[in-house]
Amino acid sequence: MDDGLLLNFATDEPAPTRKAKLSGKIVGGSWKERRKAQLASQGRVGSRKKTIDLAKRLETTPSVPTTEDAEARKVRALANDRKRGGPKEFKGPSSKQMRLAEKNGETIAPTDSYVSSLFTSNPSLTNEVAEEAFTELAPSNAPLTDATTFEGLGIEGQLLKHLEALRFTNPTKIQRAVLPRLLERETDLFVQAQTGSGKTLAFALPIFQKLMTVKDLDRQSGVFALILAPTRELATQIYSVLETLSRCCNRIVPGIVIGGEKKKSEKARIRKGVNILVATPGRLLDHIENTQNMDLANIRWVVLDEGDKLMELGFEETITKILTKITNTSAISATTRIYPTLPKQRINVLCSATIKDNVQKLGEISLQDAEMVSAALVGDESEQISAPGQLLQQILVVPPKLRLVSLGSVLKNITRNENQFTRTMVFFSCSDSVDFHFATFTKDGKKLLKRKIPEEDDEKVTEIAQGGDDDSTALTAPLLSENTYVYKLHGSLSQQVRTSTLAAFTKASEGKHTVLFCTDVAARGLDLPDISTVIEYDPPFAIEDHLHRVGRTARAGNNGKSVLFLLPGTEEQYADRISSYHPAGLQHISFESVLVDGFGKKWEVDATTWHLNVERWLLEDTTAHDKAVQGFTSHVRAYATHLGSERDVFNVRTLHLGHLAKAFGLRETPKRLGGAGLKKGDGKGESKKTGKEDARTKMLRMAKMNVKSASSEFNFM
Ligand SMILES: Nc1ncnc2c1ncn2[C@@H]1O[C@H](COP(=O)(O)OP(=O)(O)OP(=O)(O)O)[C@@H](O)[C@H]1O
Repeated sequence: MDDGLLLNFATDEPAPTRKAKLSGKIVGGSWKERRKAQLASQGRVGSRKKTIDLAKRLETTPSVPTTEDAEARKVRALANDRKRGGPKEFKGPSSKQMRLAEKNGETIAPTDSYVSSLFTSNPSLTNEVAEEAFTELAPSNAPLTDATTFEGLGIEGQLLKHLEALRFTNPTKIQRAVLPRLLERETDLFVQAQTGSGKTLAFALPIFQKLMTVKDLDRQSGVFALILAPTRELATQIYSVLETLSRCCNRIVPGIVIGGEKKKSEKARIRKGVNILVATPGRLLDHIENTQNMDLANIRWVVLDEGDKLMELGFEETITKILTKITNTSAISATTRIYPTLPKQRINVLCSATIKDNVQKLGEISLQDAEMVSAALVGDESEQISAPGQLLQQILVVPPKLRLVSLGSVLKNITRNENQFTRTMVFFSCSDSVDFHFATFTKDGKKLLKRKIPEEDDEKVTEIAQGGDDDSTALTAPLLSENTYVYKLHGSLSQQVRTSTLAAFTKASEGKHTVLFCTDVAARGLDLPDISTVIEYDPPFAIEDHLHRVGRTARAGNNGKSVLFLLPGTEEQYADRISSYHPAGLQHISFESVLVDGFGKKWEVDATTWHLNVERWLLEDTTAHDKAVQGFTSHVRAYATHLGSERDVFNVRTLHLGHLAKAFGLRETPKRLGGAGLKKGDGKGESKKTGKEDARTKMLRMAKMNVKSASSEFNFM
């Protein structure tokens, strides 16, 4: 593929004619390569350019082209381009060629002689869109400004005072709808509401309010409420809200079991006693089946948060088992006299952004005569859950080759201001892509200082080092600014690292810009403070995922902006798909204007230099090169997991792999695309089946296999 770089060899030696035989003995390389070079040197196969590349690699002593010849070649190429309707590019030596040359002690042309062709042969945009289609709307998830108060909704005493102290003065719409229903009517609820609208307090406040009425209740009284969440991060988030609430009544003890830490310490926590338990389903079932003292007889409330994700991750069977166990061991009727103020039957609450088939099924499993508390019920016009009204949603259509520089440009622009500091999240489709982009943006970055963060049970304080050289999950980003720290988060990191990274990102002090590179593991439920921008660098796998990702900003009435990167062509239609979910409309921005914002007046030159530096680094650093290959490969495989119903928009077959590879700093499409073929860290990625299958076919085969195995790695964890 000729999508790489313009190669300008400038030497004094005479140029060979097309059929000129290459002189010199061919040594080095495999027999196939020597044979190819020999045939090529006789003008029997391949192009003249290939001949020269091969000859150079294999220690021949060929004549090399002069500058004049290179110029003539350029003119010829341009003439051909005009015939074909676009400029043709020459590519420089491949990374493999560079490595082979290095191994053989050769020098291929100095890197400075490359001129990138980042801005040529790019596809044009198919949709002509108006730049401005956004109308600013009032915040839709903000606390109410009418006369509604928490007190009026049934919150009283210490809890009410505590809320005031925490500066929660007015409830949100969803809280106004949920609180009285849980406090007075004791009915099962299906709750559907916008991101950042305060659902956690909506279900947590009634539980606390009721438990606080039981005088003798303490941690030994048993578990009264169970909250299930699909991810450890979300469970931790809910737990921290419960912890904050429990400060006004410390005899009510929240606890958490989510795995990722020693089961022994979780068991010890359960043994000590917990009244409100937050858990991920798998780990909880494990404890139910294997931990003594797991007393579920008193459970009065079961909350299933992010129901659609619980089902998507395949927790149906696990949840069914948990609920069956709770029902079978329930002693509610026997303890009603002891706890007269608590519900006389179990109350179940299912929160979900959508009411898709699988959520309805979860509703059938978990709810009885449930009342629906939906967007419509809380005063919105349609039943469809939308993004917050105040969110500024931008659409950025970028040709594949320009994706990396465009991301760099958006981030440069965000992190430029030295007076106003920002917190940004960037979503990628898979862990490997997060790793590559983190490595790229933090190249030569400095480590964060060690910081103390409280452990989950808040009893110990542990010193967490922010990674070693290869394991760092937070570094400065010299490619952006010295004042910018980039963090990474994905499901392939250990739970301890995930927890400490999130804590560090959340608590990062004033005076620096922070950027979190993450997978969808951070899309749901996380209430990270003051996220000003969410960037969807890779498109979401479903519209709900999009709403959850962008919902990390514009929370509780605050402003926020999100940028969705799309490729020219079929992906551009995705803007139409999501437009009805954005009541304020979409703002289309051009990649040229983004590049001007990030790189300034000489944007083409500076963006090219910026990108060339990445490419050169990958040529020099085998580990980084492997990360790029791995990131690219996983990215394409993840792309193939887009829903069948969205195949017309996100079809892996329409991807221009070579151009996409360029956005991973690679000068050519990696040839060995199978996961098995690429041994991490060996720099070779040698496949046993070399040569037979072309790169594209193999990529598509791997992608197909990936779809079949329905791996969750690329979607979520
Ligand atoms: N009544 C309120 N007044 C002010 N802020 C509130 C109020 N209720 C909740 N919040 C704040 O709003 C933010 C979002 O709340 P929460 O995390 O519960 O949202 P959510 O609806 O669960 O969102 P998501 O669907 O994204 O998980 C939190 O920072 C929370 O402290």
